[in-house]
Amino acid sequence: MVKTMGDFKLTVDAGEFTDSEIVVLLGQNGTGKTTFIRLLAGLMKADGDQQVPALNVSYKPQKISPKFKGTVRMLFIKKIKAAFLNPQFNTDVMKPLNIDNIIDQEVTHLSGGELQRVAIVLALGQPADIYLIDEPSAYLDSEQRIIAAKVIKRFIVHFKRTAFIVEHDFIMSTYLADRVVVYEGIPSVDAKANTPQSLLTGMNKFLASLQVTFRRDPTNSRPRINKLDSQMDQEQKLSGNYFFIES
Ligand SMILES: Nc1ncnc2c1ncn2[C@@H]1O[C@H](COP(=O)(O)OP(=O)(O)OP(=O)(O)O)[C@@H](O)[C@H]1O
Repeated sequence: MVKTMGDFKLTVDAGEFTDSEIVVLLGQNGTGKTTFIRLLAGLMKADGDQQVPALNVSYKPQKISPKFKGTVRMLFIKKIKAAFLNPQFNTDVMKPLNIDNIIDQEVTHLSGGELQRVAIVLALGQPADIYLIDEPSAYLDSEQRIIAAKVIKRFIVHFKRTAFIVEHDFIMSTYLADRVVVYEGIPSVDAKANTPQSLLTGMNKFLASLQVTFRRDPTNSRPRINKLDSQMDQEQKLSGNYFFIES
């Protein structure tokens, strides 16, 4: 499938996905991740005959503009009443995202991080087969990012749904991803979305394109970037292990 927008051309390789799966889109800025999400959401059409099949999706855009006049509670009742009143949804999604402390605030007065939490709740609260979540970690602090990642993962697995997520935070994307789509090519000009790959293969490909290697921090197991040209960096590059997951 191909999509041209102005001077930018995105080619998408065919691929398959399944339920209870999170596919993270990995690529540099301007390689077409948001464009692909919008194609999946049915918000734009591809060039020519090859199109995305009609999908039942819920979409959290990258840019959130609060226009709603009223409180967060009023917004949830208007948009996601069933989920808002569902005790399971409350326990699994709203409580961990600490919505309680902003529920009676005016939507237009929310901070960036508060708005992001509300946007995640809105996206997950809408019934759909596929959840398209563009940059859930933007404006969230490191603690909130981990909580948001856990909430999204648990929701997708529990309800046997599929998610496509654009995420620039490396720790968050490694935690979320069952598989990854790697974007290659020249940003803003000509890029390609590969077919979904395993986390390990995809991360290796992505990090090789950036010439960056990672190791596991032995104390907290989080991925840590290796110093450029350090012994580990050189060894890992030689063996092709830009990213590694120990069993
Ligand atoms: N309406 C448009 N008309 C022309 N070009 C556009 C339009 N929207 C986006 N583009 C271009 O398409 C390219 C891909 O944009 P896109 O937002 O999909 O990238 P991205 O990988 O999501 O980037 P980022 O990581 O920065 O969010 C960019 O070069 C952008 O300038």
